[in-house]
Order: sequence, then C-alpha cells, then structure tokens
Amino acid sequence: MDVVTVGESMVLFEPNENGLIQYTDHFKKRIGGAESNVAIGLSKLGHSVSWISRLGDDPFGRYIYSFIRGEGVDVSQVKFDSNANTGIYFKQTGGFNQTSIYYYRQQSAASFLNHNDMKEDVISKARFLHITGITPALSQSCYETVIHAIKIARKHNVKVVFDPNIRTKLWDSSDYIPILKVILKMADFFLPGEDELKLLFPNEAPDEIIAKVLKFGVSTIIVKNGAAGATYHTKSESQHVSGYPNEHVKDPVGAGDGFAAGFISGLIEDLSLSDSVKRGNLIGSMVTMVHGDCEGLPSRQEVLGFEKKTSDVHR
Ligand SMILES: Nc1ncnc2c1ncn2[C@@H]1O[C@H](COP(=O)(O)OP(=O)(O)O)[C@@H](O)[C@H]1O
Ligand SMILES: O=C(O)C(=O)C[C@H](O)[C@H](O)COP(=O)(O)O
Repeated sequence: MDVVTVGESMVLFEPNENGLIQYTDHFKKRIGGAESNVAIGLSKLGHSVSWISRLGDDPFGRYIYSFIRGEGVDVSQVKFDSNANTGIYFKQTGGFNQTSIYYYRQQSAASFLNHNDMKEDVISKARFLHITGITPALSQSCYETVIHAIKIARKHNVKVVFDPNIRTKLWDSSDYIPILKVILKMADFFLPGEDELKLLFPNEAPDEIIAKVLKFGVSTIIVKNGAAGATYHTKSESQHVSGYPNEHVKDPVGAGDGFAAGFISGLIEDLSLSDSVKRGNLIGSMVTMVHGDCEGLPSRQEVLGFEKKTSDVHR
C-alpha cells in the first residue's frame, strides 16, 4: 500500500434545494469522512490506499462500504458492528452563504475502533500513514487507536501525515489542544489550516509557532489558506505556493482533504515539496466546484485536463 488511513465515515444528508434544513423536505444522500475522502482522492489518482474503520451492520454502513470500495480503496480492514449504528450528519450549505454541520455520531460504530483494529503487517508495509484530529475526538479508544497506529508507523519508518481537522463540536471546550499536540509531536508532515494553527497555539505569533512545531520534530508544515493556496515550512526554507482561485465554488467542505490527497500523491511520486503543494492546491480548488465532500475529487485525467483546459465543452 502507498497509504493507510483510519477514521470514521458517515452518511451525509444535504437538502436537495437551497434552503435551511428546518424547512427542507427532501434530502440527497451522500457520504463524508475526512479519511475516506483522502483515500478516495488518492485512489482516483492511481495510488493504492487502505481505509481502516468500523461501520454499523445496517443499510448506511453497507452503502458507505460499497461506495468507498467502488472507488478502488482497499476496505479489507473495515469491520461491521451489529451492536452500533453508522454515524450520520447533515450539511446546510444554502441559506445565508454559510455552511453548517450537524452531527449524529455519538456511540457510532466507528467510535468503538480500538487498537486491535490496527494490524502491524498492514501499516508497516505502507509508505504513509494519514491521521486526522477527528478520530481522537470520537472516544478514548479512538484516541488510543490513533496513537497505536502512529507507534507502529514510526517503528517501521512509515511517514505520518497529520491533518488536525479541528471540529470544535466534537470536543469539550479546548480539550483538543493537549491531545492534538501529542499527535503533532509524533508526525512528519503537518497540514493545518491557518485558523487551526491559531486554535492550537492561541496568543502565539505565527513565526514562533512554526519554529516551535519544527522543534517538535515535524519535518514539514503546510499551512493551508483557502483560495490563496498554502505555505510550506521546513528547517531550511519557507515558500508560499499560490492557489487556483475559482469563481465556481459550490461547496467548500472537502477542500482540505482534497489538498491532502494531492499533496500526499506528490510525495508518493517524489515530486518536489513545491510541486506537491501545488497539486494539493489544484485538487482542493477542484473539490470546491462540486457539491458533496468527495464527489469533486478528480481522476488523474481530470487533473491533467483541468491544467491544460482549452475549452469549456469536451466532446
Ligand atoms: N475557494 C477556493 N478556491 C480555490 N482553492 C481553494 C478554495 N478553498 C480551498 N481551496 C484549496 O484547498 C486547500 C484547502 O482548503 P482550506 O479551506 O484552506 O483547508 P481546510 O478545509 O483544511 O481548512 C487550500 O489551501 C486551497 O489550495
Ligand atoms: O466533519 C467530519 O467529521 C467529516 O469527516 C466530514 C467531512 O467529510 C470532512 O470533515 C471534510 O473535511 P475538510 O476537507 O477539512 O473540509
């Protein structure tokens, strides 16, 4: 495997028409989940990736399983649990030009992930382990699972990519600060949004934060900044890589995961850091143009077509 990732996926319900959920009668059923978004993105770019998770033994679980498997992701490490439900969530994008997320995922099947679900022979053979800050927010056993997976990765020189994906609705107050810092200190690549850096290091200057994180042992920090692109920092250089602003943003959710898929894909192909960030920016931008968290993740041909676009109609 090129990449292994672990985390929860949920069925996502989104109003069929622009409007507030309170007044909506019809919903479109989709799927979401940061780690499976990244897995699907990598698979569509031609890489081998395994997604580890737990799903309820229910129709939603089977729908998610088939969808992710259908995108070419290895799901051999996914377990069905007959004693817990698959998580769901609702997304309101229409209305007042603000996206709101409502989770129904407490005690979900994925919140019962435990360290026995992490197989050394699976993780040790990968080049990268992708971890987000969502999984440790789900339960104590999920937190321990993530730490266990990272320890296996480090033992076998598998590089750890950490996206903090801070979801304040999943945490009690600012509990995420010490917990996500434990993970950060074990990571090789750190992919925060600019806003997330401020949440993790309140009242500290950006330069000081970068210096501190590099001292933790993280080799590369990539700070994402929406349409503006992203800036990467290593011990020896800092460089801003311009984004791909577009006038067709339909849904911003999933851009960060698209970025992660593009960036990791660049690393797998031994592109330079700058070109890997550029690919992340491109895919992040493409994801925003399509409704849904993962439906805008492009294939390799679509990436090339987008870069060389000469016409709006392809026939
Ligand atoms: N409106 C946008 N236009 C173009 N590119 C975007 C836009 N929003 C996000 N992106 C791309 O996706 C990346 C990740 O998005 P961002 O919103 O910064 O991350 P996160 O969701 O993790 O906070 C950005 O660095 C950028 O490359
Ligand atoms: O919220 C959660 O728990 C999820 O996993 C659902 C979403 O699919 C990702 O959060 C999208 O993440 P971004 O790419 O950062 O927008």
